[in-house]
Amino acid sequence: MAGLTGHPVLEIGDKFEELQNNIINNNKNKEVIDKAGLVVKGEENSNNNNNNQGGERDMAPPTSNSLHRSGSRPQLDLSKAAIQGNSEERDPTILLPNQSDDISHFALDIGGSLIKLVYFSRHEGQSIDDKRKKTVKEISNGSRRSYPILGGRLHFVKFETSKLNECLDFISSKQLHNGRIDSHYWNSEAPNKENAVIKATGGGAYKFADLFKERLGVSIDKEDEMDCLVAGANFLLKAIRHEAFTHMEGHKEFVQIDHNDLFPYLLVNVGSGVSMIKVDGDGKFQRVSGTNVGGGTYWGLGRLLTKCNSFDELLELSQRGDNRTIDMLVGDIYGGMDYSKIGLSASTIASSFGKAISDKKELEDHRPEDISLSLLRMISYNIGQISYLNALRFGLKRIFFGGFFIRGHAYTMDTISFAVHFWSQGQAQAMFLRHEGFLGALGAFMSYEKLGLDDLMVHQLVERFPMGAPYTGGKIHGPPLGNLNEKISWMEKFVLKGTEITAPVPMAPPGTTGLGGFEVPSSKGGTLRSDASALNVGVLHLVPTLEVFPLLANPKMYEPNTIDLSDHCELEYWFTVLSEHLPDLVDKAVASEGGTDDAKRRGDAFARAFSAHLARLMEEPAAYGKLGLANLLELREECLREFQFLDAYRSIKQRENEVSLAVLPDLLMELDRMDEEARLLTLIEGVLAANIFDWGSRACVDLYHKGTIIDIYRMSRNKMQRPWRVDDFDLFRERMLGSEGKKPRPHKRALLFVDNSGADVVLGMLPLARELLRRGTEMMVVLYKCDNFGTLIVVLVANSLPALNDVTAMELPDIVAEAAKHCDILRRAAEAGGLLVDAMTNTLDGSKENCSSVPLMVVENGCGSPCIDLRQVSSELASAAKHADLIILEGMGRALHTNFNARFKCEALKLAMVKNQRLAEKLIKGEIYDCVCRYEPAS
Ligand SMILES: CC(C)(COP(=O)(O)O)[C@@H](O)C(=O)NCCC(=O)O
Ligand SMILES: [Mn+2]
Repeated sequence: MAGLTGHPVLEIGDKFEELQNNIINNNKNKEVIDKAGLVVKGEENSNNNNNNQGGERDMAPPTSNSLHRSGSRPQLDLSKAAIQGNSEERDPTILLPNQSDDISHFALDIGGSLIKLVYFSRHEGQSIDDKRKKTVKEISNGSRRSYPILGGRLHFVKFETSKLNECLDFISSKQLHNGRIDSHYWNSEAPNKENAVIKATGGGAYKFADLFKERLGVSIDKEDEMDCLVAGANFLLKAIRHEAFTHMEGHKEFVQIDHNDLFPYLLVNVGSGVSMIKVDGDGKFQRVSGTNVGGGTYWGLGRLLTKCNSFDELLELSQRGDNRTIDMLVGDIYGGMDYSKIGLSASTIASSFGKAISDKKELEDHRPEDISLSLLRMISYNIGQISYLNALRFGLKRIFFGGFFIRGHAYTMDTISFAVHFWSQGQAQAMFLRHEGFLGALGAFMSYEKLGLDDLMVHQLVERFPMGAPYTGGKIHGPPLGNLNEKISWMEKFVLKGTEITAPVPMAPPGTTGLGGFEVPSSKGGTLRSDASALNVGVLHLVPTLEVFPLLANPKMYEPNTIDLSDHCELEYWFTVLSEHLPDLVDKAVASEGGTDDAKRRGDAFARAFSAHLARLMEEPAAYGKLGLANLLELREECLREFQFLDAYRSIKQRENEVSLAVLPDLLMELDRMDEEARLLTLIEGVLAANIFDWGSRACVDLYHKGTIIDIYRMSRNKMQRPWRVDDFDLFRERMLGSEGKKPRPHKRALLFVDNSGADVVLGMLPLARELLRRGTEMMVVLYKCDNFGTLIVVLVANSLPALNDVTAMELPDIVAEAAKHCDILRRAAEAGGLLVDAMTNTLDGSKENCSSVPLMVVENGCGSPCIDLRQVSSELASAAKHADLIILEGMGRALHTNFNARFKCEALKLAMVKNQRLAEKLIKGEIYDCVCRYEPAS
């Protein structure tokens, strides 16, 4: 095709277009001969309108390309999950997925009103069995760590103590008490049922011991409550990144706890009564105070005064309350004025329930709502004040509040925070815990010896929020369901509940309470979420193989997300983008599974589940911990996997790979005709231009639906005129090629984080890798004679699991092998890197000699998302990174949404095309399709 841009490389566009059209227009498996005589297999597409969806729907689900679970992020087995009883009930009993794990372990905290259960299910790690095995070994010089087998999941479930039988049924149906116990992993008391011992704390551990023996045949090993509370709190504060948060005037903010600077602190556990514990270290603590005015007081007095039937009902009443009708405020005493001399505003409560004395009203004359709110504030404030006084007594700045009284309830937390802040004059801080109710149960769990939990690090835990596991909706417990089908029908029913669950959470508008004052709750929704006491916690995946990327300049300060979704406008925008993208994604997902009725139902269930998550997060962005765009994008992928869509873009990726591989030889030939300088520029342009092939961008998907690939490619290449919006190319070129005749020091090891399948990797990143290989090999030949130059390696880093159309580490070796058929540099490098174990069949010259070459390797990153959080990468990648001196991050997800602001110990090149107008404006003050080429020397 003439006149694409006049740039020679763009001639490949002709071939691209021709191949694409041929493939689209030809019948299934019809062979297409391209200009160069290469044979490309076409895919079926019965409709010729360039819309490939119809064709995909007809395809049978592929069997060979199943999900690669390399062990970095274990997946849930969702084969068993259920709704129990009548799903039309207000709070249906929802059953946890039953997973066929071979080891279970659990512990209980049996309190006066609630039973908290923590259980562990081990996930069978799957070994890496692919062409990269050899690569991995070589990179790590045979010194891979051998990890204790601890990978698995930690679940959090609660039951009402009055419904102990439900708890026993749950344990029995999940066979938790019969879990196979392997002394190699768990130094448990007894491997057989007769002598089985379970750890429990709380008064119920004594009260119900006989019942456990009778019903489950297990003995209860009673653990001290304070020991457990402290052990649980210490574990959470050390191991969970977004565990602690402040809550002031309706605003929640997560606090980064420095593990080395955690102690001492005051732990306030608010259950029926209140304990205040000074914690000085692991197992080092002292109960310094407490108060008998706690959760039991609120519930007991509240029940008497309002006739409420449950704690949650009482809490819900408070949402609609106005305490000014019953509390005596400073303004009531001072004729509406502040008492500013001592810092009290008119709206400060001078005396809780004070107005009840002077008014001639009887109990019936007061609204139960007002009574509930007044009571809640009185008790919360009192707890906050006594806690602060104790913190002052011992010189403690940090106070963590736990216990199920708090229940994530905004007013309770605001009141406690206000008291601490007010009395300490801002010197002390009240902090709350996401797993507030599970401290005791977790502590009991940790008392199993040699569990290894206390050694876990933040980066080894990944929190997931599957539907059907302890999600925020309703109560989740009971015997397991039979299969995924039942889970889907549960989802279909759950959606009815889901709309209730996602009803607005009333919160005080920020900044209205003033000094000492409390405004009336803005009770727009009128009701508390039906799951007010439910869990805002997910399943904790324990993944011992995850590591912090060793090249981060400052791991403690590292924040992966560029976009902070705590800004509501921003959240709303991305919420809309993701919602609008959903129908297209469901289409692709369903088509990828053959378009069967089963796939359609799963697609529907996926859409409902993901929408419910989005709606939940819209109301309370911090519900699942600190929320960034990367988390939303990952949640979508997790949700797809939950409904067993293992690779929604599988066939699209395959087709684009084939087309791109067919034109690769011509591209390489053109590149080889250029001088070094022109070639480097063309290569970087190539990466940027080909990054347009992104099925996650709405703008790009629209382009795909409207035009041919060549149209897109042409537009993309036309955008390549420099200067790019962020353009450090000259710096990079100087670093690579030197200046004024001076040859630069070659890089020893380059890590290339690749992004999309098809043109992006084949025509963009692979040629760039090839250039590094070529330069490395040339250097090797020169340096070998005179110097000990160290190792030169080029590593392609790709996703462990599919995400959109991103290429995975499993797919890359075949792509490289295919490319290597037409390129000696790639062939030798791939052979040297162990990528061509059996994939090579035909080489250009037929020779098989393994001449000296810089090796090309493939490493998985440990992620299944379009973005990358470098605090949690595979051990393989961490190991490969150790001697790297250049990293190249490619794509919007990896280089812009995340890591745009990240600094590295080595040189970094960030390359991406911005395929979203808003992001372009915000991040680089540019336009959609602008490009970023950011080069940063080592920090
Ligand atoms: C999901 C993505 C980050 C993938 O981009 P990539 O990393 O492949 O360059 C990107 O497509 C994206 O941000 N999409 C959502 C925004 C939109 O549709 O405009
Ligand atoms: Mn991508």
